[in-house]
Amino acid sequence: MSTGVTVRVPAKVNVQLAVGGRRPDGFHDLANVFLAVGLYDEVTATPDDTLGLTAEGPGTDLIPLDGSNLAARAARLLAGRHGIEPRVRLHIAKDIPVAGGMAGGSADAAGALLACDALWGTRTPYEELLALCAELGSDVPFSLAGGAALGRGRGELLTPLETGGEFHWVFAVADGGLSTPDVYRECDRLREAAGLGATVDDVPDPEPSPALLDALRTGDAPALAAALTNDLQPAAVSLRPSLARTLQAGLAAGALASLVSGSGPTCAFLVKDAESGARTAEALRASGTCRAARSAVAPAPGASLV
Ligand SMILES: C[C@@](CO)(OP(=O)(O)O)[C@H](O)COP(=O)(O)OP(=O)(O)OC[C@H]1O[C@@H](n2ccc(N)nc2=O)[C@H](O)[C@@H]1O
Ligand SMILES: Nc1ncnc2c1ncn2[C@@H]1O[C@H](COP(=O)(O)OP(=O)(O)O)[C@@H](O)[C@H]1O
Repeated sequence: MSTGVTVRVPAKVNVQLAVGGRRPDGFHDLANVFLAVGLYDEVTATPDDTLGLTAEGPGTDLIPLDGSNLAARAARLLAGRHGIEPRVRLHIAKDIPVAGGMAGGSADAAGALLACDALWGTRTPYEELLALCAELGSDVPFSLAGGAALGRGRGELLTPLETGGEFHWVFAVADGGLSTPDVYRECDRLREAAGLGATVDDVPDPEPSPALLDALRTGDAPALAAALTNDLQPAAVSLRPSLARTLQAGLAAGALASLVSGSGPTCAFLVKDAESGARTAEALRASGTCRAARSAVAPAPGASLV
């Protein structure tokens, strides 16, 4: 009989990513509207004498398997908070594209926190888990929470959002990833090159779009399609110009709208229903503009014990 604990954690797409100026600490203030989507990583925690980590699935050759892995850092942080040793073997079964702008590493961090908390019986209150998540990364609190939420600050200050139905998505997975800091840096560079300036003194405070929040609340996919925005998209396309062809291929296949997912390079396509999603995914595969195309439904629940 296995004594392990397994937690399933969803990927995300940013349906609005409004990026403010660069702050003195190097981060950018955001109005980040997260939507959890039904592609999942699973993190299993099993008792062991020391902290160990293994991973399986596409792209795991690109993630560190030492102490710098976000899941390992999460286990150490939780153990440190409770004054215990991180005696655990973590196994990550990866299905979220690595370095794809879908918060795979954040998902593994949130999954490891929840799995270790259950394994060690540390019973950390939810609000404290959220605070630990924020120490690990800006997107990690949302990976724990799931559903839909507005992230303020650097994305870690969450307000849950109501959603009024299911949204169908297709994701075009690219070959290789993009580095999140590189994409924020390119966003700043493009703003400076346009003579706008890139600091908090230069850029207006980012605000969520009322039309977008309304579309989420009413489950209105065409209205959501009309309101999707990502301020990091020009930077991601600047660093990876071939994404313009991917975005176009999905639109030609009948998607309601396309955008880069977060810092990319995954491209996200909002579609009318499951059938239209299957057609769009097939057309994207045939277009040769991506490595893989995956269909998924949103909102998905947050990190949960399997
Ligand atoms: C862009 C977004 C959109 O949700 O996600 P991805 O698309 O990469 O998954 C996030 O802002 C990524 O969040 P996350 O990947 O957790 O970033 P962190 O580890 O906190 O920060 C990594 C680096 O990204 C930059 N960063 C991150 C968040 C933020 N609000 N401003 C920033 O400038 C900083 O250079 C920071 O050093
Ligand atoms: N458990 C993990 N899973 C994925 N990436 C990880 C993990 N731990 C550390 N990383 C590193 O974090 C970076 C971001 O990866 P990821 O979270 O998948 O993408 P993104 O930030 O674009 O959503 C990568 O450089 C990766 O090597």
